[in-house]
Amino acid sequence: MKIALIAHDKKKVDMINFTVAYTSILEKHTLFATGTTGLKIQEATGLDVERFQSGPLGGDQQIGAKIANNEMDLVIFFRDPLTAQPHEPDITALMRLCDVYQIPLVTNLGGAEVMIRALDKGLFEWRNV
Ligand SMILES: O=C(CO)COP(=O)(O)O
Repeated sequence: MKIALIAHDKKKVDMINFTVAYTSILEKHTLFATGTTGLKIQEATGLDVERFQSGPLGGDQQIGAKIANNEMDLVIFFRDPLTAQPHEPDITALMRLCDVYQIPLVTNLGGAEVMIRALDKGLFEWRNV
């Protein structure tokens, strides 16, 4: 599956801990990330991650384009709900495209814990239908 990993600055530690804990599952998939998130994941886990621009510089929109082209199966996006983001419209647009194209989206660690287990159990096979 093609998975996008994104984390706002105050959620990057969560993302690193998550990807370290689940490296053995994530390494079986094709990973994408916004710029800084991807770099930190690569440094912490050694996972192969295709990196886009940093979020404020268009990274969310690049991932949105992948969704619009049916080239993304899951978005794990650890959002910071307590800090205003300069690129809020891009974030909203990315989440909107997930809804337009029925792409599973989780926006916090609790959702990601469930989703990664579902992924490992093969519950994403419907995406191949
Ligand atoms: O801002 C982001 C998502 O909206 C994340 O961007 P970075 O991974 O480059 O920090």
